[in-house]
Amino acid sequence: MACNAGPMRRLTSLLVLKLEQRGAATRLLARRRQSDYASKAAQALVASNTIMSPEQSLYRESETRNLLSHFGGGHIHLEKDENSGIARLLIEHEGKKNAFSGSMILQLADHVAELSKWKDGRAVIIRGANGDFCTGADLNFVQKIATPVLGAKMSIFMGSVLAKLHQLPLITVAHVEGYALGGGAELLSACDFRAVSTTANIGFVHGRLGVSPGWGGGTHLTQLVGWRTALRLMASAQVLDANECLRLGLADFVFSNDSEVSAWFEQFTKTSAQSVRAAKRIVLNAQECDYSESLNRERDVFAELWGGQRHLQALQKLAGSK
Ligand SMILES: CC[C@H](C(=O)O)C(=O)SCCNC(=O)CCNC(=O)[C@H](O)C(C)(C)COP(=O)(O)OP(=O)(O)OC[C@H]1O[C@@H](n2cnc3c(N)ncnc32)[C@H](O)[C@@H]1OP(=O)(O)O
Repeated sequence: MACNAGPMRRLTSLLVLKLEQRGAATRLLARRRQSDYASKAAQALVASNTIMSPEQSLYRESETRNLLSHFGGGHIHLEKDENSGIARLLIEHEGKKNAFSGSMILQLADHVAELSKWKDGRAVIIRGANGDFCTGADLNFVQKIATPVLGAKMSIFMGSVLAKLHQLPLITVAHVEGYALGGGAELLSACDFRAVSTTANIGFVHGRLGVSPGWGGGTHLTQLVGWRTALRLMASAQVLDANECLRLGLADFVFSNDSEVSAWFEQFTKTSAQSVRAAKRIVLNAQECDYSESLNRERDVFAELWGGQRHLQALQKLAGSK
């Protein structure tokens, strides 16, 4: 359980801010020709009191799901290996360098929900198809939801998906090749580890589009590289190669072929899945809770494993051989 409700509260504040811009969005929309679905959906959402009134429910997930479902293309595949406890997520959007469509965001949400319930999971590895990681949101989709209100809804939804990915009870690894730009850089920064290919080009390039990260990537980047470097990377929209990422702490490992990354990943298969999951819970608590609460939770995690079947078997094997 999370130590505080901070992330959701902040997302809600964002929507309240966007609601204050509703007047401007309405005027802007009124000036536009309403020729495609997105414009009509935007108009309907802006006009809808049930969504827009701050006194009423501010954010309805089902409505955002409905909106996103209208922007198709690409696929996110999930493959779970029950024996090893290792899952693979493959991001695939042909001809768009694996950029996220609305339906891909929904698929990622569903896969993350499934992984959160996977009791025997040890790790998930996220990779893009055909030599690129992900170039963020599909710009055609972005263009169609470029209103403050729709942007806030999309950002609340995807921000929450990436927060859940970050908080999964298993290790998350981004296997990064080729381009990882905008939202793609946000996705990799939500993971626990980043194995980065010598072919990689990673950039928080949102500034080039006149915006800033909105999927939690700015926060995760700051936690990874410190505030000064994060500020520089976001403000300059600089695109980094693998060695620069390693130097700054944005990469954990640099590889030039698949066998090197497999060998590096082996380190996470040496202990039981239970111990891996316990370690993940402990570090999440240390990040999210105050010191004494984190210590209490660490003891709870310990108590769940101590004296259990695996512990006793290991003791018998190790102590018995002495
Ligand atoms: C919240 C999300 C966040 C935001 O809006 O805040 C974002 O993620 S915005 C998106 C940020 N990403 C970008 O700005 C990347 C845009 N793409 C590029 O700069 C280039 O395509 C690049 C550098 C990735 C690759 O350049 P290269 O010359 O090697 O190839 P092409 O440009 O010809 O790309 C091939 C093909 O892919 C299409 N493409 C690439 N990225 C996207 C994207 N994000 N959305 C839609 N389509 C994308 C590109 O248009 C080409 O298509 P083609 O039909 O062949 O012209």
